[in-house]
Amino acid sequence: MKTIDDLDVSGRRVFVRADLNVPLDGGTITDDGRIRAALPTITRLAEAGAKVIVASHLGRPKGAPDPKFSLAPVAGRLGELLGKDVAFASDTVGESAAATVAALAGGQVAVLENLRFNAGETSKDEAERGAFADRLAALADLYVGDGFGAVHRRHASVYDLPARLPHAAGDLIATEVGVLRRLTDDVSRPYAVVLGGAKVSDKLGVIEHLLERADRILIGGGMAYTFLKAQGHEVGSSLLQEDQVPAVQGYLKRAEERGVEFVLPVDVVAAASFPDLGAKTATDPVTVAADAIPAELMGLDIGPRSRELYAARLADAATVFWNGPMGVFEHPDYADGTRTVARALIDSSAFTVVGGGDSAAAVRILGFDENAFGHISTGGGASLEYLEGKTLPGLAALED
Ligand SMILES: Nc1ncnc2c1ncn2[C@@H]1O[C@H](COP(=O)(O)OP(=O)(O)O)[C@@H](O)[C@H]1O
Ligand SMILES: O=C(OP(=O)(O)O)[C@H](O)COP(=O)(O)O
Repeated sequence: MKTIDDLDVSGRRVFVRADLNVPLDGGTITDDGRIRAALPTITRLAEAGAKVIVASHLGRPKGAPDPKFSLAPVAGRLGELLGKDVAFASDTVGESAAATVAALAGGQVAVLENLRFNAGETSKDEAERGAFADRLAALADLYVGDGFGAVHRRHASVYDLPARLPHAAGDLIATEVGVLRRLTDDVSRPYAVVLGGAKVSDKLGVIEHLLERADRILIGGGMAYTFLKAQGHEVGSSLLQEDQVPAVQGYLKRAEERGVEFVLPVDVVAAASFPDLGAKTATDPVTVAADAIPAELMGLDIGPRSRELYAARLADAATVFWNGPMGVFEHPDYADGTRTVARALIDSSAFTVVGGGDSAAAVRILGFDENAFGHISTGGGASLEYLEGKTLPGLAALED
């Protein structure tokens, strides 16, 4: 893979595909970790005299502009962190983008509006994606792939665009791949993997691979309820991937055959409805046994007995990979599970890797020192698929 050093960037338009998909509360960025992670590449290119065009997705808009997912606040924060003006284009490939890029001088930085405001970005249709990639390519002379959190997506800006421009990997991708490679070689054991979060259907598949690698798999967050259902328990109105229940039953059986330990919640903190994450007003949570979740309740965090159990199963691990919060940590009533796992990782002597936009944000928002972990990866799904040994479209596209 080429690096930025292999490109002659001075005076040239360089398209940087970053992952600036940060958590927002209204228009306020609640954690800017992914923006800070993008700084080394952007700074280096600007200092080398490039006209830097930064592009990213934010959230999952449906292929059309949606002000909720505008990158405008991100451009503002990037400017503050860089300590200089950052231009913002109010579209991605339209008149504003063309004019904004045309006005850039060497060393200046612009941010384009959300790539996913365009249906071509995420289209499964190669021709539609290609047509959008052609329009992106017209904006730039060179391409730098640096959005590690999105390299598992076969999207136009990640996969199709680098085929159209001379390209290289940015500094973040180089760092991430360097650290994660350590977990694909001989890992120190016991190797524990903690999985939670809300992108359940995306991430359940990696368990098949983890069963061949990990010694313990701890399941929390929204992921837990598909497991509880697979064990025959009712899960009320909790997040559930019903169509995956048979697959999960297969994972549980395979784990038993291979001597891999699954650690599932024994109790959960539940409520009648999903909490208001903006207002954060107090809710009415109840703790219930994991095998007795009432029909009208949804599980929103792992319970106190589960927290103790999870901390104990992490205490003597030698390697831990964690993706996905244990509960809806954004609300104080449902943050204790995530807090406990973060604390357990810090207290263990294991090599610890935390991956994922929300997981990394949770660690910082809950007040933990990010330097207390071995590595905080900007990618959750991306790092899981990397560990699986899969060819990641956004990395393959950067190869020569
Ligand atoms: N029990 C639950 N029900 C619904 N959502 C949950 C639950 N537990 C955690 N979450 C949510 O999961 C989200 C993070 O999931 P995900 O995007 O998969 O993680 P990451 O970004 O770290 O990969 C958080 O916003 C959190 O509120
Ligand atoms: O947040 C992200 O992934 P993650 O939640 O797995 O860390 C990336 O920005 C990818 O976003 P996507 O899962 O909407 O493609």
